[in-house]
Amino acid sequence: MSSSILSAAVQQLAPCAWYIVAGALLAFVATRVVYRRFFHPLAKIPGPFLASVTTLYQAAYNAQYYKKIEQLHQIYGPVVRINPNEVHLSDPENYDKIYYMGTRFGKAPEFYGSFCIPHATFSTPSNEVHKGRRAALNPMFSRKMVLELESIVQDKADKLCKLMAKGLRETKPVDLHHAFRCVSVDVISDYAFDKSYNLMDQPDLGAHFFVMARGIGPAMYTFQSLRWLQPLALKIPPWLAPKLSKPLGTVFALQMEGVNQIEDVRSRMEAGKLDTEARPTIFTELLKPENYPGRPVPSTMELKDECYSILVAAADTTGNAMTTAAYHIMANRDIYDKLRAELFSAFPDPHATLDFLTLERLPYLTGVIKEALRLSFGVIGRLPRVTPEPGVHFNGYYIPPGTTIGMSSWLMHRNPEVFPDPMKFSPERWLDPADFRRLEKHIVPFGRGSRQCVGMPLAYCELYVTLGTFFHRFAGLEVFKTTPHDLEYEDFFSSYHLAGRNWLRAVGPVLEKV
Ligand code: HEM
Repeated sequence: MSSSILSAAVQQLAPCAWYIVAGALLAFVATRVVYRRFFHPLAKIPGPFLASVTTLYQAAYNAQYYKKIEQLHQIYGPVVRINPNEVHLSDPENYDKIYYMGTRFGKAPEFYGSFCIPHATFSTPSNEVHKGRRAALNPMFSRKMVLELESIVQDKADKLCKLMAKGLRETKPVDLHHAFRCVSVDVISDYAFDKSYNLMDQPDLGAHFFVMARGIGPAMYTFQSLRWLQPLALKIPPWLAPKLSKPLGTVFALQMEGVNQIEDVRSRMEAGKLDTEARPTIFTELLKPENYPGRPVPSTMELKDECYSILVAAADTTGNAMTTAAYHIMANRDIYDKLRAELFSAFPDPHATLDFLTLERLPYLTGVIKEALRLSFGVIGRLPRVTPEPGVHFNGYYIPPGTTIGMSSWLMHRNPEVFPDPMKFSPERWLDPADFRRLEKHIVPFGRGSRQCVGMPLAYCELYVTLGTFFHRFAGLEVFKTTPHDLEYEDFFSSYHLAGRNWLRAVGPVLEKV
């Protein structure tokens, strides 16, 4: 009797309870929308209504948001609210006011946190903590160290040439898109662990590694839009993660990659199998107790984040710059001829080993590399920072402290007032020394200031030695079925060519001797 009264009461109450819950939710959402649009400290910053009230606006554009942001600037001007708590700037004069040495703008935690690597130098929000972590990395990436280890790069460039020559002999188009990425990963893995991944030796040119690196992108965007999901997702057992979500599985796979590599270096050091004096590597240095006076050596779980960020930071950025350069050289006879004439005037022997110090003094090759960096963009999307106290003024708008603010190379590098006909690959625009100095101020492929890319000296060495060696060896190469349309990017922080487009491939005449 009493249970039937109870169930009848529940049945009567249930619809009512649902109305209450739905009503409360609606009121919460409505209050939030009204607050964010009309009473939020950024309420006066122009921008689309939806972007001002929800991060789902960004989620709708995802990897193409960087292009949408450009349209928003055309509509709303140089200062645009692109997320409820985020502002984007387009005026190039503002770049050095955010990204400078000793900057007070820290990295935005909600953006960099989405990479799931809290212990990496790259994603550290606090500039103070970053300073210590960066100090440990700097010596391995100094120009001096890069020059000492230049032979690693020359070795990989030579392998690339052998791969190209084999393709020509077999009359098969050679997949330069992956081959250039292999150069970068094979160099950095050698540099990091004294054990190159040798992806260039694999028949698929390490496609699995690049698929893995690309797989992180969707996870990053999901965690940015649905922040509450990240801590829950990271608690999922690693064996279950790939079954539930491919991107999440990728995050775990890259983390395991880091753990395995660091454990391997640690055990080789303990077994005395690594001569860390004769041949220092990034992780032998990061594991040496003498580099942490009065502090414990970081654990494998902490260092795995550094490993993950270094492998991913090096692969696509450098690969994209080489692909961009090679495409435009092969697609433009005039550029190809001028480049080879300059290379042969510096290195008349067709089988010479090309050294970085000579190569970096060649003006035309330097113009080619600057254009490659400009039109591959480095990191194509924004680099979000947190506005410090007491806030700042940009183009007449007050940006309160705590606001996320950012700028992008996509806009900087295509500014027609600085780079007329901006999508034209023109090494010539860099040839006059006065023009060079003026343009140099406006390209930012490596970012600027305290958080500028630590790998920049190595990246330059790779670009000069690989592109110099490759085009010194090969005349008459042609692009195979790739068009500028194929070189467009989506922004997963690293820039990726769109799925389904043609990779850069090359064909050409057989070489007698390589
Ligand atoms: C053409 C090649 C490269 C480009 C265009 C490039 C671009 C960039 C950019 C724009 C940043 C700043 C990111 C930010 O502010 O959030 C960065 C940071 C970083 N890059 Fe690179 N990168 C390149 C090559 C490399 C290489 C070869 C490495 C090798 C390890 C590397 C390692 C890093 C690391 C560790 C950071 C974080 C630095 C810090 O926060 O102190 N990069 N890179």
